[in-house]
Amino acid sequence: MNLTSVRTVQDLLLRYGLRADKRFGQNFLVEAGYLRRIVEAVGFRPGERVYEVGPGLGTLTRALAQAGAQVVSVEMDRRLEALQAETLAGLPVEVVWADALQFDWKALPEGSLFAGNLPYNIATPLVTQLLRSGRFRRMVVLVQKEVALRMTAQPGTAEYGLLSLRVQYHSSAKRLFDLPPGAFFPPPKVTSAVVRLEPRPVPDSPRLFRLIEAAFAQRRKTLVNALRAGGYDSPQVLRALEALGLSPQVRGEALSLEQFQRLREALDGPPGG
Ligand SMILES: C[S@@+](CC[C@H](N)C(=O)[O-])C[C@H]1O[C@@H](n2cnc3c(N)ncnc32)[C@H](O)[C@@H]1O
Repeated sequence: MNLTSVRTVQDLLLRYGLRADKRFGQNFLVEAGYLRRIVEAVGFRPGERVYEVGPGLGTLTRALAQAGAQVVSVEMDRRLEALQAETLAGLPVEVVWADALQFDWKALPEGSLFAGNLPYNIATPLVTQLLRSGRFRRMVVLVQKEVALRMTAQPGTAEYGLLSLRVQYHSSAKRLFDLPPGAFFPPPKVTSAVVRLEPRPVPDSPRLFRLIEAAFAQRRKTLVNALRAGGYDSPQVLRALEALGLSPQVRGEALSLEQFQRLREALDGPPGG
């Protein structure tokens, strides 16, 4: 069965009385070339386990399994159960019927692999959870291009913010390639992109991210004013900025990850937490 054929996908949906459901971000990949490139980017060894979110009709799931992975895939839309019984028959795939945002990612072995054509409405919180779990050595995610740009943005750009810093803190990330709307059925309104993340084994830092969240909660304010609104003591922030050689007028979007880390240390004492 060729799930990268629009005819096959339309026929399957018809046979099972289903429609792609927007609430679940169901845009199915129907371009074999992109599918192959995603599988290659995951870079698993034969027989190695790959975790996936959102198998949908089973397109990426099948491609991973046929290339030699053992796939564990988390899907929320139970309407797809009978259809997947057909498309994934005989393959080394386990489907977990659950909301990926409620799944216990921390329970996985360290050094795990992840791949997913992510539902657009959960991409940011899910990538954040996957990174915070500390369990992955490589993650390949297909997201809206706008999200991919935020994931890989540098200071001083419009896309730079909490997600960029979250991704940078935990991993090195690369936008590998873009996909036009026509690579999916039904086609979404926007361009998509594949990002590869290679996490480092660093502990989460809630105090650092509390600071970064406050810094970006009101983007157009100066950092001092944004942090005051977030409950930080302004004279202390001003002293810390001076010690870091930063202007009292600086905005959060100008600070690098390292500068945020140094600011956190100046405000909260030594690293940790
Ligand atoms: C963009 S489709 C990808 C389908 C397929 N992997 C492909 O590449 O064609 C996203 C999939 O994620 C599922 N999904 C949406 N929200 C979810 C959630 N919170 N947890 C798990 N799966 C979810 C949808 O039902 C859908 O199957």
